[in-house]
Amino acid sequence: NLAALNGHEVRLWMRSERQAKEIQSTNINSRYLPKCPLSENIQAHLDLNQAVQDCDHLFVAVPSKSVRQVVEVVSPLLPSKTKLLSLTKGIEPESFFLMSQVLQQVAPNHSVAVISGPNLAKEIAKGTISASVVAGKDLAQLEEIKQIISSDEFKIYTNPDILGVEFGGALKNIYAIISGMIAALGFGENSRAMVVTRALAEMTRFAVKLGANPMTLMGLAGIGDLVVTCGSAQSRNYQVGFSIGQGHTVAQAVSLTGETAEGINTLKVIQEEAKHLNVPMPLVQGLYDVIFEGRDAEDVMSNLMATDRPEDVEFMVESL
Ligand SMILES: NC(=O)C1=CN([C@@H]2O[C@H](COP(=O)(O)OP(=O)(O)OC[C@H]3O[C@@H](n4cnc5c(N)ncnc54)[C@H](OP(=O)(O)O)[C@@H]3O)[C@@H](O)[C@H]2O)C=CC1
Ligand SMILES: O=C(CO)COP(=O)(O)O
Repeated sequence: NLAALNGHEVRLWMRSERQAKEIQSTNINSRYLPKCPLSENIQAHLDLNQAVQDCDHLFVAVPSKSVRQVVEVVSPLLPSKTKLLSLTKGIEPESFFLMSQVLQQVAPNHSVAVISGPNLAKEIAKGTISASVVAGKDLAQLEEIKQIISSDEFKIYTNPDILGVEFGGALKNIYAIISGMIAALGFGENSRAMVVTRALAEMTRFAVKLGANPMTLMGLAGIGDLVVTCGSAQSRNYQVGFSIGQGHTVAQAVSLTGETAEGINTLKVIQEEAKHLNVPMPLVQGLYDVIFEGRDAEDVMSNLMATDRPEDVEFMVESL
């Protein structure tokens, strides 16, 4: 919608004929963005071939579990000029690939970039001032993305560290579940602030182990997205955590949101990889024990208090 509002021709490929017809006739996507009139420059398409004909930029915005299957179908249909942008925040379990790595593997002859940050979709659709960070090797692509979606209400920053941007976007969903869960259990604002701070420490520790720059997690894709997702009931991951804190099962909690909550899948992948790499992540382990080992939700916080490292910060910048 940001691109369409900037005058670009946007084609939205959808599976649901009802949704496509609704957008074509009313410019409303009531299933996902109720009461948010969309630009008339958006055409909803059921036919993928039509949707990607002569396409300059392909924005991939499906849940991480569907990215590979969707891009495998669309890749052979793409013109050679098409550049790919991933909006998806997740990690592929089988390969431990980030979304940019899945896209690059499936569409090796196309430029790939990623976008992430504090981006609650409904607020962006309502024109609330927001910002995102884009990362990628093709600097011309990053500049084009800025031109396509920037506006007075939406600012794009750039960062060369794709790993840091993608790990920030994927991992923050785990901690949003914890934040919602402890809110339901009556923990206070101090506890939430502690979880957000220690979450940043764990995310950075893990991302650096995989080659990211620690300073990237101090940006929009790290602390920025942590703050909004851990602090907002608009977050689906926060909602899932809140429902779990109220005593619902994970399956009940996910169905109550009715939308994608990437954090459950990401939790499984990260808990396993952190153990394999020997990266201490007490919040991840605590939430894993609650969700997959049936431990009490309060154990997340007691696990943090008992096992977290003593240092407040670990990536001290040498005195400048
Ligand atoms: N929503 C937000 O605020 C933000 C979301 N993201 C990320 O965007 C990604 C997508 O999540 P989001 O859009 O929020 O999820 P939603 O659950 O809101 O919507 C998922 C969309 O993906 C479509 N979809 C799912 N599987 C397939 C498939 N196999 N083939 C084609 N279409 C498919 C769904 O179509 P259908 O309706 O037919 O099921 C639906 O349109 C996630 O990684 C999320 O973290 C990033 C920033 C903000
Ligand atoms: O990624 C998002 C905000 O940046 C959306 O968060 P949820 O997926 O938790 O709703």
